[in-house]
Amino acid sequence: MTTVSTVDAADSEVGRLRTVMLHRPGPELKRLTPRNNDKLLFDGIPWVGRAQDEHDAFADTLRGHGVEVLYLAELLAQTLADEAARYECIEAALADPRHGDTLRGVLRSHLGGLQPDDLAQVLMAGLAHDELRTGRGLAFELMDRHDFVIDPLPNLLFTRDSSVRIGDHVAVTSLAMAARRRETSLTSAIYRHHPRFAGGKTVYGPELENLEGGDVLLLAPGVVAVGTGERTTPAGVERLARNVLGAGLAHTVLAVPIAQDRATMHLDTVLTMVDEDAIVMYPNVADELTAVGLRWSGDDLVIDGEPAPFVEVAAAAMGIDALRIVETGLDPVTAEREQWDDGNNTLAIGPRLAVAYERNTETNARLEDAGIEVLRIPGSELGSGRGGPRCMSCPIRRDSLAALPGAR
Ligand SMILES: NC(=[NH2+])NCCC[C@H](N)C(=O)O
Repeated sequence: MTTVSTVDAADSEVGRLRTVMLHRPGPELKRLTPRNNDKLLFDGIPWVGRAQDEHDAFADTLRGHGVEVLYLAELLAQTLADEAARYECIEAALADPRHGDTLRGVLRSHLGGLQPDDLAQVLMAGLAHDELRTGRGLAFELMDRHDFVIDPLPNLLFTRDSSVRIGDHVAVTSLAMAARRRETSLTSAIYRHHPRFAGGKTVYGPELENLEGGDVLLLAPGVVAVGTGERTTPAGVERLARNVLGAGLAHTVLAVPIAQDRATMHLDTVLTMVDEDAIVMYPNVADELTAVGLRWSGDDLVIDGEPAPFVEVAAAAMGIDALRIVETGLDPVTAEREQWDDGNNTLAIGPRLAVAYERNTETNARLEDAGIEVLRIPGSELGSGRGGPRCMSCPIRRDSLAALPGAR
């Protein structure tokens, strides 16, 4: 049973999606060059106009199913009307050891003079060396002309990673890769200063141990799985578990070790939920994936048992007999290709209703065989950042799956 939500909250991956935050790819993607794309975590140089068209198709698909789409860029520009938010975001951009005092001073007055819309653009797209007409100082003079005085944030596209809703709280995460770290200064400012969110409850902050939203899966009301690998550290899982369990937002947090590999950078690259009791999962890791439960006892965190196969630990915590599994691809080679192209990275917008990249034909066919309706979107250009519909979306409000509080 689901309950229509009237507050910003989410207690599952599949409750009817009501509001989502997306980021339409913008000028920050035009900063990608063959010199910097690896450092900026893109596999190629996307055709930006086409990426925008693909993203618009994604947003239209969501709106067509009654989902309210909020855009990060608009929220940010509105947030930057607030003095405190401006100060925080500007100082975060200036906390770059490459600058030195002279350049930092120049930048502070340059950014301080910009209107909210323009400031938002610079904070997202960065500032190229030759765009800073007033630039001076040794650091500025000796900087490579191809370099950015303020680095662009092309991975803002993946709104999943920089914040995540857990119950009626929001976790602003602590991103692991240098190229992404500044993103959370923007999401943090939005949640704290935008009138739509101000006063909301938070359960994690960017100053804490590394944690990325792509690793966090709300398996069921009260059960949160957290991957730990290339991005989220074990200490990050422990901290989130402590905060989430301590605040009574869940009864169990599952720590799920994943390979420290680009192909499996987040838990949502190997599995996502498509129904209350079903996941789409990459079979080449299925056999090895384990989980260990964390619970709250008295006033402390306890490890509940030994690591055991993920699907078993998850089903037990969720209070169901078994998790139904739809496998990526058809054979190991197809599976590897479709996993890489984010075939697993579906966004459920309701039970048995998921958005997926059209290119993953075999995985999508399997999902349909399993009774999941697949809403296909193009992703030829969007995919070059290595993220699918789930990575590109941050649910703000979903209908609750819990019939009653503590039902499971
Ligand atoms: N939740 C996800 N799987 N996000 C994908 C993020 C991709 C991005 N280029 C990165 O490396 O960080």
